[in-house]
Amino acid sequence: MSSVDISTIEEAMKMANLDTLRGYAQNHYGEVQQYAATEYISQNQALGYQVLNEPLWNKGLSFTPEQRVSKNLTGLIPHVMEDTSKQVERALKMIRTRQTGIDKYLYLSTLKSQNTDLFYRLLIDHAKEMMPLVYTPTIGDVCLQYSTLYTRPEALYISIKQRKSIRTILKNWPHPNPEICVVTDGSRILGLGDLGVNGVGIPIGKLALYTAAAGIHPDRTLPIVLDCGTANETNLKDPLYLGLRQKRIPVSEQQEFMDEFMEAAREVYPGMVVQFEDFESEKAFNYLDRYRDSYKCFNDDIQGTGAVVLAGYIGAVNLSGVPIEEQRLVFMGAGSAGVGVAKQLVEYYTKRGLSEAAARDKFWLVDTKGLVTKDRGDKLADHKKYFARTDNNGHQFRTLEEVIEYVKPSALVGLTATFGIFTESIIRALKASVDAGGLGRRPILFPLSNPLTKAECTFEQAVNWTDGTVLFASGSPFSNYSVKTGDHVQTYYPNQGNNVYVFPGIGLGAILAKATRVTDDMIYTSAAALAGALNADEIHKGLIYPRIERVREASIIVAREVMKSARREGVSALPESQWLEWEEWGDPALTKYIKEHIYDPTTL
Ligand SMILES: NC(=O)C1=CN([C@@H]2O[C@H](COP(=O)(O)OP(=O)(O)OC[C@H]3O[C@@H](n4cnc5c(N)ncnc54)[C@H](O)[C@@H]3O)[C@@H](O)[C@H]2O)C=CC1
Ligand SMILES: CC(=O)C(=O)O
Ligand SMILES: [Mg+2]
Repeated sequence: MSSVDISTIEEAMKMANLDTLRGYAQNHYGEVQQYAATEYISQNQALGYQVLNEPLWNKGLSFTPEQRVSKNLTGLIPHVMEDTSKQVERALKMIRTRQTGIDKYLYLSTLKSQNTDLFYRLLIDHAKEMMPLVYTPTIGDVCLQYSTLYTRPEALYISIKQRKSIRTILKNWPHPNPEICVVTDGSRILGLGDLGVNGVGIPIGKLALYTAAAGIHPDRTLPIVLDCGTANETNLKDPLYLGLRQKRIPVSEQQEFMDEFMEAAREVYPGMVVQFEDFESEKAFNYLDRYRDSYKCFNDDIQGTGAVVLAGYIGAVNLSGVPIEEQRLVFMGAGSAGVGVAKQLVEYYTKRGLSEAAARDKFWLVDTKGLVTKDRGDKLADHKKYFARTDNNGHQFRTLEEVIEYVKPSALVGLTATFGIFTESIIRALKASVDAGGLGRRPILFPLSNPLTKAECTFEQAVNWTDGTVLFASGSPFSNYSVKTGDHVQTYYPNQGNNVYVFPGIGLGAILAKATRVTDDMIYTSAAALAGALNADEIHKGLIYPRIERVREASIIVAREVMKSARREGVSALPESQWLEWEEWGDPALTKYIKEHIYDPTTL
């Protein structure tokens, strides 16, 4: 019996002796059914406090009178019975009366550890308000103080000193068969630099979004931090720091550790997709190149960011009035995100018929030393070489002002982790270069660095310094901005250009397609799918991304298209008959399948 309807299991359980059934489940059921059967057995055997202390079983004040009796809960919770919305209302009241982002985060984190359904109901239904608390920008503050805020484990912590025990540690994770892992070594956390083990907040936050935005079951997510020491002196001096108290190990030594980790992860959890997150750029590029052909993995900062910015860029170009052929892009920042995004955009141009050389020619990348050129005289990092310019006639452009004056760009992208680097004169120069091309043209300005304290400019500045013409996206969320002239109020809407719009859908698509690899086409497809996911209201408002409240809808569209790409690419291990059925019935059938296979918090 390889495939059994859950309702059949439940029927069987009602009739059978539980011990007999446990053996039966282990011997006969497929992985998912076995998991469901184990859950069912546990839930039905657990009583009273055990139920309340297990976040996935705890239904807060929604337990029915019958459940309170059968699970020995009477008197352990207040007498009142409340539906989910009432409990959400209480949580919202608590969060809104907390003064700081960290206090709000801590409340949410406690809720997550006590009542999974309620936490995710809140996160999904109030995404605009809650996401900035569990993700950027608040998660940046949390990571900075993680060792002080620590109260309970939420991830796997694997240090270089435990490299002989990686398999044992992976097996110690309490939930069976994780489907998605987000792993960091903490070496470049958002734009905050090397935070060492404190960076674990990022995998935890990203995985909460995997559940909220793409419905991956919370028990199937695995956050991991690889502790390889840290270059962060503040952490090393902090008596409460939770990581190894040593300098970060050399890149070559970490390579061996990483090889061992990848090997062990595949052996212990063969079905798991691995998302690399916030590794400093040299390692980010190396690991992606090294593992992408033999493991199910992708790099969120290079590929996820590339895809999300491409999606926004497609929308922005349509609104800009500057024809695609005339677009010229300056990138401030040539790290993993800058180069990852520029490469994704090159692919877009080549798909539109440009030669690769002509496409690459549209990009001018700038780093701390100025325009990246072949003859700049310093040793360029490998990942920058592809974009090194040769059109500078021996002249080196040291400042962004000079580069803008020379290039006359239509778009300016910031991935530098440097607050305020897009000054008034820079933004006005961008606008002037766009205006020079003709009336009604609009500049594209994407200050994408995280968290907000690292944004290259604010939304208000971007609107004011472009006289309201800007097409804007930032990494962390800004509020709407309204300008009152006499009786007229003009409201401007910012966009959030953050990889959260694609990584949940890429991961979900790869999992559901049983993809053996994450291919370039799957990543490219995620961008195209996101670009097409705007609804009429969003288009009317001139947005270039769906509103964050619709991130779950968008992720399902992204996942569907990623699945189809996996099939086209020949990396889906799903049976052919399944694909033929979906091909016959089309997108609605595949969408239905996805919706049936994702976690939706129980609402009572
Ligand atoms: N919006 C989003 O979804 C994402 C945003 N990011 C953000 O992008 C930022 C950069 O990330 P990575 O590329 O991974 O970092 P990185 O450290 O690999 O690259 C930073 C780049 O900026 C350059 N840079 C730094 N300061 C500069 C300055 N003052 N002037 C000119 N260039 C300067 C560096 O030379 C380097 O090329 C971070 O703040 C990160 O949070 C990263 C991934 C996704
Ligand atoms: C969003 C993200 O992945 C970053 O800032 O690193
Ligand atoms: Mg990142």
